[in-house]
Amino acid sequence: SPIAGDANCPSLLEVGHYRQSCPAAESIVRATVEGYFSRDPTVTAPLLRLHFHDCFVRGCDGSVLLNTTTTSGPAEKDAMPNQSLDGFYVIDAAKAALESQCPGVVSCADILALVARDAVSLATAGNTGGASLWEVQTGRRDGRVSSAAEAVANLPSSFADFAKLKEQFASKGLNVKDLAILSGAHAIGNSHCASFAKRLYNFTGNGDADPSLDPSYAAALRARCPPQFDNATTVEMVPGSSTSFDTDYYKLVVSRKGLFHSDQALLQDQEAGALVYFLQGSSTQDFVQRFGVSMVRMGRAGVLTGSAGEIRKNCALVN
Ligand code: HEM
Ligand SMILES: [Ca+2]
Repeated sequence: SPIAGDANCPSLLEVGHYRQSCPAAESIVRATVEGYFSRDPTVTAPLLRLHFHDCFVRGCDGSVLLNTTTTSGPAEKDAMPNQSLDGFYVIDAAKAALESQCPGVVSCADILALVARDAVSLATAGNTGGASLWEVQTGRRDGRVSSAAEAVANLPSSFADFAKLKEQFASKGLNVKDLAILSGAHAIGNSHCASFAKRLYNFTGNGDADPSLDPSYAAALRARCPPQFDNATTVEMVPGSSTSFDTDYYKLVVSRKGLFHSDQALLQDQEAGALVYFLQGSSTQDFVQRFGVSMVRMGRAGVLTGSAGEIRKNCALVN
């Protein structure tokens, strides 16, 4: 049976939680994201990733936004897999605009969920005007704890096999379908060489390449990321199309050109593999409709509601 904070328990969050307390909340967030997106469409990918990294560690409670302090110990932000997170300035700008309109009302955890929806809506191929593609449930409250060690333990590794990914998603109340659909987020954005270089040079420790990677694509990636790669070098998830949210990711996975072992690992499972093949032939519209459903499910993971937690004044600091 569903438990509070489980992705399968729909009762605690609601669409339009701020309808009375801050009627402009969603339009303020939307205007903030639009402002940044119109100047730089690459902003969508880090914003989407922030919500994912929040929800997988202590649930969607804004823990990813907290700074390390002298008393807290290293926060999530300072964990290795979070060194490449970006877009915090957009969350802070939305929070500042919300605080001036309705002080102390809108949680940082909800801002992450709304920003992810708005950023993806603006980046979705064919979605003229960036109309909102799904309704976001709100009413999350902000946590007071952020631990780098918990981030390392809970965030999936790009070298993971299917069984491990399935287990980590299940622990957040997400099923194989959610895993396959949410992985489609890798239609946008970039990756540092370190997140996949082992696939190119030393996959099992014998100087071999990952057999699940297309050999000609591996060669192209080796040219971008030589053995002594520069830590700042990044590669597009989808070559030439990394700001367009669409089904290209699935086309790459089918052709063994997924950037991460974890992308290619979807084909290790019958159910996930069938979905990958289905989605690569689907319309963007069909894919984003499904993506929205799984995002809402992810957004319920481990949430704090009611009087739990707090509404932070500054997203980087507990009150
Ligand atoms: C299935 C397990 C997943 C793994 C192992 C994984 C791993 C990674 C890694 C290693 C990177 C590149 C980091 C870097 O080197 O710069 C990345 C980027 C990204 N991930 Fe994932 N990810 C997963 C699922 C997801 C999900 C569920 C979402 C969102 C719903 C997501 C959204 C993104 C985005 C948008 C980027 C690009 C970020 C940017 O360009 O700044 N990922 N992911
Ligand atoms: Ca969190």
